[in-house]
Amino acid sequence: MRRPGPGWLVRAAMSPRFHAVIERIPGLRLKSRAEGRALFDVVSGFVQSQALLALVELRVLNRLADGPLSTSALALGADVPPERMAILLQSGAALKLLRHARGLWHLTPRGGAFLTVPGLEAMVRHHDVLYRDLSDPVAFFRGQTQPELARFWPYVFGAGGAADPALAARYSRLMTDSQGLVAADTLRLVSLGGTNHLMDVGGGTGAFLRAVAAEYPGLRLTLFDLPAVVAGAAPLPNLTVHAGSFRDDPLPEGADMISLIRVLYDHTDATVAALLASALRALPPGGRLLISEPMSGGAVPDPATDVYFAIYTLAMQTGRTRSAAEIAALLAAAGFTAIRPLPGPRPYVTSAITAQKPAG
Ligand SMILES: CC(C)=CCC/C(C)=C/CC/C(C)=C/C=C/C(C)=C/C=C/C=C(C)/C=C/C=C(C)/C=C/C=C(C)/C=C/CC(C)(C)O
Ligand SMILES: C[S@@+](CC[C@H](N)C(=O)[O-])C[C@H]1O[C@@H](n2cnc3c(N)ncnc32)[C@H](O)[C@@H]1O
Repeated sequence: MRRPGPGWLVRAAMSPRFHAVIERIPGLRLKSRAEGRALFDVVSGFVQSQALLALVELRVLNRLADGPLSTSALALGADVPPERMAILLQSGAALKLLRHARGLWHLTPRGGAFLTVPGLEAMVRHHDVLYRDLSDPVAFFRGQTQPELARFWPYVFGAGGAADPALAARYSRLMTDSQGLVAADTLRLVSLGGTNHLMDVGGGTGAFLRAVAAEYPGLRLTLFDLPAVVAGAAPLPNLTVHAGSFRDDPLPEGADMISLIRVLYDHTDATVAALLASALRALPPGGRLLISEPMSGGAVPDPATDVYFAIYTLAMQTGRTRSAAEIAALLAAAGFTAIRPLPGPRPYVTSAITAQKPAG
């Protein structure tokens, strides 16, 4: 059978003559320029990210948070030749993180927001690992590399992989710092009203439960995570801490709601299916499950989640950024009902799904 060719608009976009014609039509010229700009951002995105990493590592944004500085002062403090620092600062201005006025560099609102979003600076700093993993993207996608990122998250190799308290503390800090926005968006999407006892499985050192406790005082809370991780959990009123592995141990019973925040996308379908079955067993009839994590856009690909998180979780080796429909299918297969996808206001922060154990 003959393959159908591309549609007419794609064929036109592939014709240099069409490009020339569009350039001569004012309304369409704007469209073509916007498309060119968007294409250039895709081509050059990796340089933007590396310029940001240099600004972070050289503490340029942090130093400007205390007030404006000259190029030479910033160059001296960062041990970078002034003429090279001028180029980095100009790129930071183009990214709208800084601005130049009256001979001095100032932080912009975007630069200030960058420093203020909890965990964002630490996230950018750990991107050096992912960047190295993607240095040969062809070999990476062929599965011919051993990505370093998997070693940053040692639990992907099983609970025993995360027995080292120092390694667990390093990844738990990154997760705790970046939990603020995730908890805020999750609790905006899902009401815990009517819940008596929430168990957060894979809850790290309890950052999500602390956010829950602030909004729902009096709620009973259980934190379940690996022993090396919960060792770093701070005490909280009404909190029971349970050390264990959801891959090897049954989940404790007693909670009428279980949450899995940024947990499923670390694991294979087989591990997720077993975890959901275990959650179903631990819940009472009518008990609720809450899943919250960045999700693939599925039929409507999302530039944040289907590029960044999908490739990030692939580099972890066992992970997969699933769409809400894929998670819903795993939930239905495990026996959950009343499955409700709740698209997040910031898909790059999180989206949620709730489900219920059948009441009968
Ligand atoms: C005119 C007016 C009134 C306003 C104009 C706008 C203005 C002046 C704004 C400035 C002030 C302001 C309020 C800004 C707010 C900005 C915010 C809230 C920005 C938030 C940005 C969040 C970002 C970029 C989040 C990034 C998250 C990342 C990179 C997460 C990575 C997570 C990973 C790698 C997780 C890994 C977990 C694993 C291993 C996969 O399980
Ligand atoms: C990406 S972190 C998310 C932490 C937290 N829920 C958050 O959003 O900040 C995944 C968590 O799952 C935990 N985890 C991984 N494998 C586990 C297992 N087999 N049993 C229990 N917890 C596990 C990790 O220790 C880690 O705390």
